[in-house]
Amino acid sequence: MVKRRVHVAAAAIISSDGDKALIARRPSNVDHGGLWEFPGGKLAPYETGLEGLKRELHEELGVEIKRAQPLIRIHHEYSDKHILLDVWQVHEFSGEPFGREGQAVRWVPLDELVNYPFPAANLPILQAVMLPTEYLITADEEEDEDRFDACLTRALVEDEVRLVQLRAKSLDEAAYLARAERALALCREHGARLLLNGDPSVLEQVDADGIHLTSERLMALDRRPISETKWMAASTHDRKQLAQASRIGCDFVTLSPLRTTPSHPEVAPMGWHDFQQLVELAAMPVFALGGMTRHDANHARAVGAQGIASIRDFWKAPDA
Ligand SMILES: Nc1nc2c([nH]c(=O)n2[C@@H]2O[C@H](COP(=O)(O)OP(=O)(O)OP(=O)(O)O)[C@@H](O)[C@H]2O)c(=O)[nH]1
Ligand SMILES: [Mg+2]
Repeated sequence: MVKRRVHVAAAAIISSDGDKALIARRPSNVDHGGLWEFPGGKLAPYETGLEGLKRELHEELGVEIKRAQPLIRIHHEYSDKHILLDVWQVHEFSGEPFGREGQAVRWVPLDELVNYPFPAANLPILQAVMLPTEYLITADEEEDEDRFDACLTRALVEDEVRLVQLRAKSLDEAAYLARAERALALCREHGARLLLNGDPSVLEQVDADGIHLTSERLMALDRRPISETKWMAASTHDRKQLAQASRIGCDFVTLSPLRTTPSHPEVAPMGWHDFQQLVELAAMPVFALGGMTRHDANHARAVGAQGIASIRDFWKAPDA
């Protein structure tokens, strides 16, 4: 049987406080009936994703999209069809949403979405709505703990970074753990999440939000080493590593190097074209890494990424 290919546009409509998403319940008599969904539907042959989404949200909820940004594209094989879910994050709309087709609609806090039954293709959307557009990776060369704290605090306050990876390969274990405790306290104070770069067992010593695996650690694993209550991210550089990240259930990944960087001058950059092709294959949110700045974030989103990851663009002393 040749499977039908279905292109669907769906909306993660986010409340103005940024804390909730609007979901709807599919009627019991349709495909995936009774499950919850992000409102949207099948594109007509002549429509772009955003055009189709505007039409669908008008038909299903009675709202007009004012501002939207690509969030994630998911290819998923159902038993009867191949579906492309083209998901947009809607930041601004007019009208009061209600179920124009009689469906239940509900505003749900982002971290409670996991408690609702969604179609199987939706898991990466739940991860994507929880993640910001920027991922800070701490600089490794920092020796002085006061300066480290000042740089991290500046990024949390001035750049409003909400996702941090503590990467400090030059520190010994005791120094890393001490730094991790302080970084965790600073992140908590500013509503940011902290991932530790190291062996997953480090989470038994510091109760951070998750682990970031090097590509080497990623490839050595045969299953997810930590519970679902923590986040697991990984560094990837190619198709094989992306497939492995998906197989062991990473929540998101970085994909690099997009550009040549001072830290890895010998590695050939992949550029936006190859990056986009790899992102299209990935079954989870992907951050572009390698010479990225916040100015690249919109372009990264436009080619399917979650956003950008960077050390250099965020890591500055307050007086710099
Ligand atoms: N809208 C929407 N569809 C989803 C999601 N996840 C998911 O797997 N799908 C699948 O994508 C397809 C979308 O079809 P739909 O029923 O919304 O299409 P539609 O609004 O154009 O309805 P119609 O065909 O009755 O006119 C369905 O097979 C649905 O199960 C989701 O989050 N939102
Ligand atoms: Mg629909």
